[in-house]
Amino acid sequence: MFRVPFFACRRGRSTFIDCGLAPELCTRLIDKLGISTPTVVQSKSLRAVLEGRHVVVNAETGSGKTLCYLLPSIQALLRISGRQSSPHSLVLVPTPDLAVQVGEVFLSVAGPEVHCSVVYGSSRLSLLPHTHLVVATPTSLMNYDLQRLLRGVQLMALDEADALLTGGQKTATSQLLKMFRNLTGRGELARQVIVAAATLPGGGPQTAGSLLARWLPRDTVYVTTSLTHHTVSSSHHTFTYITETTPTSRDWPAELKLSQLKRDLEDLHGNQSRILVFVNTQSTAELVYQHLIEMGGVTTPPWWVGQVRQLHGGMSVEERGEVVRGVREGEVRVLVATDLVSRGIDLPDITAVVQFDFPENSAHYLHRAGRTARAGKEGQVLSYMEEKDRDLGQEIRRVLDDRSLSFQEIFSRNKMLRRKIKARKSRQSNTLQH
Ligand SMILES: Nc1ncnc2c1ncn2[C@@H]1O[C@H](COP(=O)(O)OP(=O)(O)OP(=O)(O)O)[C@@H](O)[C@H]1O
Repeated sequence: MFRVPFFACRRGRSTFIDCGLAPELCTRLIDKLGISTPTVVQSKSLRAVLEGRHVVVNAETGSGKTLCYLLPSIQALLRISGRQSSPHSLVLVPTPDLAVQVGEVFLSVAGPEVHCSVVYGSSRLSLLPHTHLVVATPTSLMNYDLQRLLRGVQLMALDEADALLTGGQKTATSQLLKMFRNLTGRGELARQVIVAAATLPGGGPQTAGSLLARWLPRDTVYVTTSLTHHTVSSSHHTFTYITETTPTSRDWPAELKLSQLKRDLEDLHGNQSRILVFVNTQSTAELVYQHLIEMGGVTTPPWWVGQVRQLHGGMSVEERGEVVRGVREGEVRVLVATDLVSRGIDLPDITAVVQFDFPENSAHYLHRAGRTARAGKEGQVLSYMEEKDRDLGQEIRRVLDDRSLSFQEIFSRNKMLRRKIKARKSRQSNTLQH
C-alpha cells in the first residue's frame, strides 16, 4: 500500500505564482525561509487577500496563517518605491511574545533595510520614515495618536482574533477596528481587514465569530479547511488520570504529577526530542522547573538536566525571547511554560506537549496541542487530568475520538459546558429508557 506523506496532503495544489505572488517574492521565500509551495490555507486565501478583499482565515494550528497576511504586506512593500510617510500595515496580536515573533518573520523575508515597529506593554511606538509594518498588542497603542497611525494603513490584520476580541484586549481592538472602518471608503486608499484564527467560536452574540460578522462587510471571504476546529491528524493524544484513593499530603496531585512527568520524560527521550510542558500558573512553572533541575544531584542525572528552562509572566519579554530562541536553536529541550506560549508561538521542532495542568477550556487545549505536529510533522500530546478536569476531559476525548465532531461545539466556558453535558446525559438516559 502507498501512503501519501501527510505534509503532501496538507500542501495546496497551486503555486505561489498562481496565487498572485510576485516572482521576486517567491524567490525571497525560497531563499530566506526555504518555502516553495503554499499550504492549503495559503492557496485558498492569498489570491483574495491580494485582490484587496476582507478575508477571515480560520484554520488549524501550524497551517501557515501568518504568511496569509504578511506576504501581501511585503508584496505591497516591493511595489512602493521610496519612503512612506506612514505605515502600510498594522498587525494586532494578543501577546508581546507573538508580536516579537511576527516582526521577526516579517523582517526575515522583507529584509533589514525595512523598518518594522513592534509595540507592547508600555513601549513607545516609533514611526521612522521607512516604517512599513507595525505589530502591536492593541492596548499598547491606546496612548498614541490613532488617527495619525491609521492614516496610511491599508492592511489591518488581527492574528489570534478570538483572543483579541475577548478579555483584556477587547475594548482596544474594537476601538481600532471602528476607527479603521470609519476611514474605509474615505480618500483614495483601499483598506482591508485580514483575520487569522485557529479557534473562532460563533453562536452567542458576544463570541468572537459573531462580533466579527457584525464588523466585517457581507462580501468578506471566509476561508476554512477540513481541519478547522480539529486537532491536526498527525498529533497523537493520551490522557492520564491522576487519582489517589488515600492522599497522604495536601500536595498529592502535584507530587503524583511530578512522578508521572519524570516517567514520561524518560519515555519521550530521543535524539530529536523537544518537549513543552504546560502549567496553569507561574508558581507551578517554578515548582516543576525546580524539581526537574534539582535532579542533577544524583549519580547519573536524567537526560534533561542542563537543557530545561522555564517561561512565565514573571520574566521580562526579553528574557522570554532568549528562552524561545534557545528552544528554536535546540539548546533547550524541555520547556516548562504557562499559556504565554500556547497561542501562535512557532517552535517548529516540538515533538511532544505535556499538559501537566489540564487546560481551562477546550480552545486552550487546541492551542496548546497545536505547539506540536506543526507544518505536517508528527507530535504527541500527553494530558494529566485530576477529578476536577474529568467533565471537560471527557468532552475533549469524545471530539478527538470522533472526527465527525468538531471542537466548535465545546468551546463554551466551563459553566456552559457543564450545562450542556448535563443536558446531553439526560437526553441519552431518556433515549435509553424509551
Ligand atoms: N508554505 C509553507 N511551506 C512550508 N512551511 C511553511 C509554509 N508556510 C508556513 N510554513 C511554516 O509552518 C510553520 C507554522 O506557520 P504559522 O506559524 O504561520 O502557523 P499558524 O497557522 O499561524 O499556527 P497557529 O495557529 O499555531 O498560530 C512555521 O514554521 C512556518 O515557517
